[in-house]
Formats: sequence, structure tokens, C-alpha cells
Amino acid sequence: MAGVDYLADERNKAEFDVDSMKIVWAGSRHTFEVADRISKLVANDPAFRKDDRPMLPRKELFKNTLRKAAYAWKLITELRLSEEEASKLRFFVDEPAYTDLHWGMFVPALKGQCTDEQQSKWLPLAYKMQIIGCYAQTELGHGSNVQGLETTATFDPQTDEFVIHSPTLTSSKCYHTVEVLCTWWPGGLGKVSTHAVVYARLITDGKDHGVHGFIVQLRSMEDHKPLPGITVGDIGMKFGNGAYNTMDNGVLTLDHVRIPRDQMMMRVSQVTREGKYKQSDVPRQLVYGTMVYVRQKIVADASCALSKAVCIATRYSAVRRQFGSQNGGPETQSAHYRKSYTGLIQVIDYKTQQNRLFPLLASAYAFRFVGEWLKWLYTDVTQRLAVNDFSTLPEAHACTAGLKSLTTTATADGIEECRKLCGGHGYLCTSGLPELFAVYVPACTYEGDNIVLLLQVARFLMKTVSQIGSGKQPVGTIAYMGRVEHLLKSRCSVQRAEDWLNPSQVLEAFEARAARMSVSCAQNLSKFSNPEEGFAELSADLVEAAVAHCQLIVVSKFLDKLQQDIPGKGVKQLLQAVCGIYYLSLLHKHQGEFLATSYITPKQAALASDQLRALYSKVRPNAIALVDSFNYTDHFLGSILGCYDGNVYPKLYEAAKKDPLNDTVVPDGYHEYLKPLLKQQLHSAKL
Ligand SMILES: CCCCCCCC/C=C\CCCCCCCCCCCC(=O)SCCNC(=O)CCNC(=O)[C@H](O)C(C)(C)COP(=O)(O)OP(=O)(O)OC[C@H]1O[C@@H](n2cnc3c(N)ncnc32)[C@H](O)[C@@H]1OP(=O)(O)O
Ligand SMILES: Cc1cc2nc3c(=O)[nH]c(=O)nc-3n(C[C@H](O)[C@H](O)[C@H](O)COP(=O)(O)OP(=O)(O)OC[C@H]3O[C@@H](n4cnc5c(N)ncnc54)[C@H](O)[C@@H]3O)c2cc1C
Repeated sequence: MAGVDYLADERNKAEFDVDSMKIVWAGSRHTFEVADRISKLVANDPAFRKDDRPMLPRKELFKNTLRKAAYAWKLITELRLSEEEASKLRFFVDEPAYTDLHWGMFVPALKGQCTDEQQSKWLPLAYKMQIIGCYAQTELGHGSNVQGLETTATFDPQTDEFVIHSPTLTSSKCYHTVEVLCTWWPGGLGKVSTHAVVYARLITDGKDHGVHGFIVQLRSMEDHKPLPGITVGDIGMKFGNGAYNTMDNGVLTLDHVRIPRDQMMMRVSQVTREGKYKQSDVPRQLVYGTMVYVRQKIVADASCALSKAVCIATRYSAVRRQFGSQNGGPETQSAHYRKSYTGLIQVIDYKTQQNRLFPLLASAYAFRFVGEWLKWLYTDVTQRLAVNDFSTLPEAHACTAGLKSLTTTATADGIEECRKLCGGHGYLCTSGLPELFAVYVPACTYEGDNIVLLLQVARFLMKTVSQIGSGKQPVGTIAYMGRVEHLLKSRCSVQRAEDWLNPSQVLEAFEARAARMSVSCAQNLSKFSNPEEGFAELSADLVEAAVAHCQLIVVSKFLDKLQQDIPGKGVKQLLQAVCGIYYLSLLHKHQGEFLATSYITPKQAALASDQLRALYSKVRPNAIALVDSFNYTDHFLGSILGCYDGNVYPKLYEAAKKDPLNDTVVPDGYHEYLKPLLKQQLHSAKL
């Protein structure tokens, strides 16, 4: 049966040009071509096999990751891959590794927080991987609260060095006396990194200047052993088989470790030879700059993880058939399935399946476009910072924090929903979904807990509301607050279901909801004499207002995308339908907020649901083509349920046969544990 495409009928139904949509998804023809070439390179190289991951014991799994990373680096250097190609290679290898932290956090921290002189020393080493670095900020006792970090870096003017020291607390009555180890969690720290950017409180002349970054060498360049004063190791197994256990998240204590003064990252502030603390003209918040960069990357990655899950669930939903009559069904069946499945319903045709699946498909596209926009915003803020324009930094922080929170929560929930959409087979490792979920779900926590980040957005919103009428005009993503008076009074003008396809109507609905929720929070806050107390008391409402603001950003960026010239037969029309599904499914889910803020009436909410159902019907024949547009190889998907040809059942059967448990027909342990048990029952039953 090799070569048969069981999804061919589905593919033939497409009403748009898939090749053009592939380019829209990739961002440009160039990006598409690079991704296509590199994904095939990886898929065709057995060195990048990954289907064995869930079965490998931790040590083997980890060694295998080291092998793959070294081999990838060899390819990168031998094939002289560009940075873009190398980064795609890492993406399609699809295995969390220490290299993510080296390239994704250590190098950006050096670039963002070191002086030019420091960069010229450290960056060439890091670029050639002659040193490997990680980002060591979180401590056992402090993660979200960065200001609360306890590691200290005390300047010693005698030797012109900093003494880096982890605190050792002795805890109180109810616990045993324990040494609380300092740094905990950094990826790449446990077993690999030779260096770390360590965040510590800077102390000069007995004065605490708050948290700063320092470059600390951890291991010998000769034999990889920890340097004196350093104790380092892995923190142990994490959630799921395979999954994020390819990463050596680590624990580190620093016992009066000395580093030269010039290993403090000195772009934001400096310590002179005499021990004087000096602050540059740049805002202190730039110490947090690496987090802004990575949050932006995480938003861009969310669409990749979600689209992967959606691709698996959509293809499988078209393959899977349940119920229906035996006398022929409404859909044209493919040759193979016609014989045995005539009349059975493809589960993708159930409206409930569509109502769960299509909003996720739409979210994948929405996150793709908002990710592209956020990358632009980040580039813009970086260029401004270079010429000492710090005006857009608060907005960049709010956007990266808020969108990181929104997209990772929706993606993690979406992957789990896709698993359920695949019924029982979704629970098999060979579906690819359990591992995808296990790898992805910590994104809701790392790089800022999602609730903590939404509270940052809420602070930004409350500040904006408090400045209304002060003459300071809100700009960018918060510009709608400048029209707050209108938004508080206006009413939705929708009269027919199709009116919900009008972009300006939709935008105003989302703006009015977000503005009204923020203003309501600000009014409630003003009733508290202590603003911090009020903020804590109202934090659940504030989080909801922040979500409404972030959803508005995603919707508005999708609508903006549709204003662009989008070539290809039917591509723009399909994207309009997908965008409609995105915002109408949000409107439906958060109906209570739209109704409670009185912008829409119950009748208008019902019309929105009618329009949403109409869009499901429009998207249904295009569903397979929409996920084909992601252009994922079977290797990258790593899922039998999502395989391109839809030949699911024989592949499931073959994979099950290969499970190590099936190496023997009688299991190991039979003689020790089963036979005696069965014998004993035989005796007592006198059989
Ligand atoms: C050749 C090439 C080879 C190719 C290989 C390619 C390899 C792949 C490349 C890339 C891959 C990239 C992907 C990376 C993968 C990542 C894996 C996961 C890694 C996970 C790492 C981590 O988790 S690191 C630790 C992260 N920790 C956190 O996020 C902590 C969360 N807490 C905070 O952010 C903050 O402390 C807080 C904001 C919550 C604190 O709040 P608080 O109110 O106390 O604020 P402060 O007093 O500290 O600050 C007040 C003031 O500052 C503003 N502000 C806060 N944060 C920022 C910021 N980040 N930027 C700008 N401004 C900020 C805040 O709004 C306040 O402003 P005011 O105006 O004063 O109100
Ligand atoms: C897989 C993984 C990889 C990581 N990699 C790194 C790394 O490379 N480098 C590094 O430095 N760190 C790393 N971390 C650590 C990570 O950044 C922190 O775990 C994260 O910032 C959350 O902080 P926390 O653990 O202190 O959570 P906590 O703050 O303890 O959160 C616990 C709960 O308290 C709530 N909460 C906390 N503060 C507030 C508040 N102010 N208001 C309301 N609710 C609140 C949270 O919402 C959450 O529900 C990693 C973590 C993971 C899971």
C-alpha cells in the first residue's frame, strides 16, 4: 500500500492555493525555501531519529542529545550554514538541548548587557562554542521575584574581584536544618555549561545595589570538573518520558567564588577600580532585557507547537470514522476506506469536533501573525535603545510579557485538547501528543509564570488609565485608550450575522470590552487607600482585564495582516474565514464579559455564534489543506496519527509490534512473579 495517499480526497477539496499559503505561513518565499530544505535534510538523516526518545533511560537519552547537538554543530560548520539555516536546523531537530540556552539566552545576555569591550572578548568564544553558557537567575527560593534573589556579588577592592556567594539559610522550627542551595533550574547548567551568566545582588562598600549579571566560569576547560567553590549538578527527572529530560536543568552553589571585576556585565552600570558604583544613562530595567528577547521568541514558537498538534488532530479527524449508516455517507470516500468504511462519518464532520478543533487551527494562524509582529516590535525597540530612545520599552515589556502568557497558555491547553480530539489513540506516545505536551507545558512557567506576567500587563494598563486626560496620548497597542470616552459609551451596531465579518465592527467590540474592563478595575482600585493592597485584592479581575487587552492585540494584528496584499488563489478569503473563527470563538468563550460590559446584546452574541458556525462550514473542506500549509515533514510531526498519507492503522500496528515489551512473547518477570501466582491460584482452585 506504499505510496497511497488516503487523504487525497480531502486535499482535492481545497479551495485555495496551498503553495501560496505555505509562503504566507513561512513569512516569505525565502524563509519557506530555507525551512523546506533544512527540514528535509534533518528528516532524511537517521542521526536525528527521535521516535525512540520515550523509551530511553535518562542517561542514554541525555547522551543521545549530546551526540545530536555535536553532530548538528558539525553540519552547521561543515556545510557553512548561515545563522538562519542553523537556527532552522535546531528547530527541525526538535529536541530541547543545552544549545537552546547557550544561543537563546547566554549569547543574547552577553550582547544586551555587556559593554563593547566585554563583547569583543566573550562573543567570539561563544559564537565558536569554545565556551558554552547558560542563564542562571532562578534560585530555589526565588523565581518570579527577581528582586528577591539572595546570591551576592561583593566587590573586594584589595584584589579587584567580586566574591560570588550563594546564601545558605537555616530554616526554622518545622523543618530540619537544611542548606538551601542557591541557583536552581537553569537549562544547560547541570552537566554541560562551562560558563554562566549569574544574577546576584551587587554589594560595594557594604551597600546593596540590587540584582546585576556576572559572567562566572563554572567548569575547567581541561577536564570539565567544577572549579573550586562550585558545586553543580542536575536537578532530576521532569514531567513525561523523553520530553524535557533531554535538558540538564541544574543546581549550583557558589562558595565565595572569585571572579575578576570585568566579569560584571557593565552596559547598564559599572563598578570602578576604586569600588565606586556608577549607573549609565540607560534604564535599570535593561538588566531584564534578555527576558524580553526570549519572551518574544517564545511567542513566535507558540504557533509552531500549536500548529503541530492541530496538524495531527486535523489529519487524524479526517481519517477516523465513527457511527453513521452503513449505506453510504455524504462524503466521497477514498478508494481504500470506501470498502470498509462506506457510510461511516469522518469525525471531523461532527460539529462538536469542529467547534473544538477549528478555533485551535485559527489560533495557530493568529499566533503566527502576532509572533511576526512582535518580532518587528522587538527589532524596533532594540534599534531605539541603541540610540538611547527608551520610550517604547514599557510597551515592549507589556506586549512580550502579555503575549507570552496568552499564547503559551492557549497552546498548552490546545495541545491537550488535540490529544482528546484524537480519542484513545491520542494517548499513545506514537501519536506524538503526550511528548509535545510534556515538552511544551513548562512554557507557561519558565521565562515568567503566566499569571505573574499578566499582572505586569495589568500594572501597565492601570498606569495608562491613570494618565488619561493628563495630555499624554497613549500610542501603539494602547492607543485605543485615547478613545476611551467613545468606547465607554458606544454600542455594537451588528444586526445580521454577516455584520460580524466587518473588521472595524469587530475591532471596536474587542477595544470596548478591553477598555471597559480596565476602567472598571481602575475605578475599583481607586476605592482603596493603599494602592498595592487594592492591586492584590483585585488581582483576579486585573488578570482578566490583561487577557482582554492581549486578545485585542492578537485580533488586531490578524486583521492588519489581512489588509496586506496576499497573493494566491483563494488564500486571502480563507484567511479571512480563519480570522473570523479566531475572534468569534473568543467572543463566544468570553461572551459574559462582552455582555457584562454592555457593548453587545444577547441577540448580537447569538448572531456571532451563527456566523461562527457558517465559518466552520467554509473552513471544513479546506481543513487538511490548511494544515498541509505548515509544510511539516513526518519526521518533524513525530506522529503516526498525523502522518501525511493518513495511513494510520497499519502504522500503529507496526509500531506496537516494535515496542520493547513485545521483544519476547512471554514477558520478563513471568517466571518470578506471574508463574508462582498463577500456580497458587491453580492449587487453591484445585484446577
Ligand atoms: C549558529 C547558530 C546555532 C543555532 C542554534 C539555535 C538555537 C536556538 C535559538 C534560540 C532559541 C530561543 C528559545 C529559548 C528557549 C528558552 C527555553 C526556556 C528558558 C527558560 C529560562 C528562564 O526561565 S530564565 C528566568 C526567567 N525568570 C523570569 O521570567 C522571572 C519573572 N519575573 C520578572 O520578570 C520580574 O522580576 C517581575 C517583572 C515579575 C518583577 O516585578 P516587580 O514589579 O517586582 O518589578 P521590578 O521592581 O523588578 O521592576 C519594576 C519596573 O520594571 C519594569 N519591568 C519589569 N520587567 C521588565 C522587563 N523585562 N523589561 C522592561 N521593564 C521591565 C516593570 O514594568 C516596572 O516598571 P515601572 O514603570 O516602574 O512600573
Ligand atoms: C523547564 C524549566 C526551565 C527553566 N529554565 C530556567 C533557566 O534556564 N534559567 C533560570 O534562571 N530559570 C529557569 N527556570 C525557572 C523559571 O524561570 C521559574 O520557575 C519561573 O520564573 C517561575 O518562578 P517560580 O518557580 O518562582 O514560581 P512561583 O513564583 O513560586 O509560582 C508559584 C505560584 O505562585 C503564583 N505567584 C507567584 N507570584 C505571584 C504574584 N505576585 N501574584 C500572584 N500570584 C503569584 C504563580 O502564579 C504560581 O501559581 C526554568 C523553569 C522550568 C520549569
